[in-house]
Amino acid sequence: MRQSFTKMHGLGNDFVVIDATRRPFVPSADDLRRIADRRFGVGCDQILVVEPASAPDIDFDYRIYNADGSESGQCGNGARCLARFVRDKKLSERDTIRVRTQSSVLVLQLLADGQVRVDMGAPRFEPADIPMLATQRETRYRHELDGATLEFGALSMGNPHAVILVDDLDTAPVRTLGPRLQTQAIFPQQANVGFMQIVDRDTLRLRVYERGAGETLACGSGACAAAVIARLWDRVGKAVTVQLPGGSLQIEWDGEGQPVFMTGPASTVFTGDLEWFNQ
Ligand SMILES: N[C@H](CCC[C@H](N)C(=O)O)C(=O)O
Repeated sequence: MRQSFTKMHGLGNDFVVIDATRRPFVPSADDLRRIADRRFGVGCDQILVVEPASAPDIDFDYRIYNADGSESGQCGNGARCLARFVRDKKLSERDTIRVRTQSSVLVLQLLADGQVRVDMGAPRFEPADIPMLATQRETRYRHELDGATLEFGALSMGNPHAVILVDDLDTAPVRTLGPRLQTQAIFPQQANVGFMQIVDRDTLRLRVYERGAGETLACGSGACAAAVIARLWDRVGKAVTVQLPGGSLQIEWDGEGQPVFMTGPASTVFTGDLEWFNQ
């Protein structure tokens, strides 16, 4: 039977969304890479799969696959699209739903203005939770790379993030330093690498070289990571506008042990069928 899909995006971070609530969707890594391929497939940064809940207090399970076929435990822009998807597909009438990923439980709230507010859970800073090879948690990590000492913040939002402060985002070495840092041995599961420029105490600019997808137009969990690191470095307050190439997200964080809230849009572009994929 053919597999239908819905093409969506969150600020240009784009997704192929699959409804697997009535029929399992079990793709191979090659299937995922083919779906994500912008020439031979549909084209997307991530594939999102909505599955039946695996626990009584959960509405749906939510699996996230990067364009390279790797699986992640978090996708913030994807979570907003998932909330929109389950409403439009009438899979749930609720305004607030709880979804579980490989690593996190998220609470998604559809707002009256069409935006979605996501409780992304609390950031985790212990090296073992990121995961990262470091002897202890640091507010600023220093790492020798290509003859220079790189300074960055690191945390998990349910997926690993490193955040580097730059003076000028437009000339930041996102596509060279991003993959170099991402693949260092200190990140045993790699990392999403964010480059942030502080505009003022309420505003950040951010570009993210994502694990498994490269530089994207927006990264929701990356925006959360940058806002948290900037707050820990006392450069911003608890409510921050994060300006990404694809648009802006509102991030709120009350401090250690507290969840990060992300608010932003979710858009549906088209629907279709995977002609070659029959299960
Ligand atoms: N590349 C990420 C997953 C997608 C995250 C991003 N698209 C977001 O909106 O959070 C990872 O491997 O952890």
